[in-house]
Amino acid sequence: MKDRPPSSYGAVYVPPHHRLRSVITCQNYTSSASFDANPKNPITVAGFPPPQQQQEDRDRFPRQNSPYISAYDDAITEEGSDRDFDLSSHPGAGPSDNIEQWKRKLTMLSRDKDKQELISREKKDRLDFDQIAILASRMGLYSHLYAKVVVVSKVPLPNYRFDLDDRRPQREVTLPLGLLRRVEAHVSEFSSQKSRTNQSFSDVSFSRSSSICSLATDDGLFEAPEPLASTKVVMDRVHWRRSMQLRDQQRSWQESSGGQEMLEFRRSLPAYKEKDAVLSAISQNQVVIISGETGCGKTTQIPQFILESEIESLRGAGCSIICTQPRRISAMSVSERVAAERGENLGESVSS
Ligand SMILES: Nc1ncnc2c1ncn2[C@@H]1O[C@H](COP(=O)(O)OP(=O)(O)OP(=O)(O)O)[C@@H](O)[C@H]1O
Repeated sequence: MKDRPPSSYGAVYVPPHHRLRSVITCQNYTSSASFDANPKNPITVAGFPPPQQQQEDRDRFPRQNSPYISAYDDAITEEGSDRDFDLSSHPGAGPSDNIEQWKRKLTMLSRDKDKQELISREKKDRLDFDQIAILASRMGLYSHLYAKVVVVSKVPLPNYRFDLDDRRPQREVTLPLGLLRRVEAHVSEFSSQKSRTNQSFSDVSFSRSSSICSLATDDGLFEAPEPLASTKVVMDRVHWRRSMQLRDQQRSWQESSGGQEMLEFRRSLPAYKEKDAVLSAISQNQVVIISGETGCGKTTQIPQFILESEIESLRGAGCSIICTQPRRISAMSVSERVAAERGENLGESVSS
């Protein structure tokens, strides 16, 4: 498993483009008019100072010089990128001026703890990117050229920035209606099972026996107005039996020679060495992000760790795991592989 990249956003690593989206809130802090008035300032700065400092900065800098500009005000940055802010269109400006300007901007960025990165859409910067990259690296900063956009950041940059992609592809997954319904049904079944299993087993046994008793006797209690309770008892019993069955099946596979052989293979995967840490992180957090080398076992092992642990704790019947893959064929291959690793046919506890 790889180390988590450095982040100033707490324990969980959040990709920089997501962080940006969450920090940029002041849409109207500058206007395109202010940008037009300042052709020497084509660099946008992501990150905002505290409100009081923003006010001081507004007082200190005329609007056109405000250093705090939303990277997401695309109307401003794009409008101003090539036409308005190309330094070569201003008398006396040359490549060295441009680098000098970058030097100043990067120094400001390094010193300002409230800002994380600079974004420039200026065409000229793209041509000079190598120089900018060298300069940034000397200053201990990271840089990246995203198509038309130069970004210099205090944290490592990803290879792709969704927020800076003008030809942004459709990256959301659109599920067909039928599949969406099935997923919703699974989720709602899971939610109702979860709320039932929250009740302790001893409580369940007690209510079951007492309810069964009421149903079996003929003393008028039969008419007690609790029809839902009896349904619940039946459901709980089915649930419990299924959980027991899953545990027995799992144990018998794990004890078989095929199961032992498979376990030996699984133990050789890097993910297996992190099994306890992964399960503990999952039990203590709502969201866990795991990264690891290709083939280390993220896809096939982690869902199994969770399922095996739930089955062993007799919660197998209430455990639903959805594993997504970008392609139908890889989804089918993963499900077949996981079923095989569990000594099952597809369609038992694993389906695609
Ligand atoms: N269909 C398969 N048949 C045989 N072995 C497989 C199969 N699928 C996966 N494996 C084995 O399981 C290991 C873990 O695969 P898995 O897909 O879980 O890795 P991963 O970390 O998710 O990789 P990636 O990042 O590429 O998705 C692989 O290294 C491979 O040895």
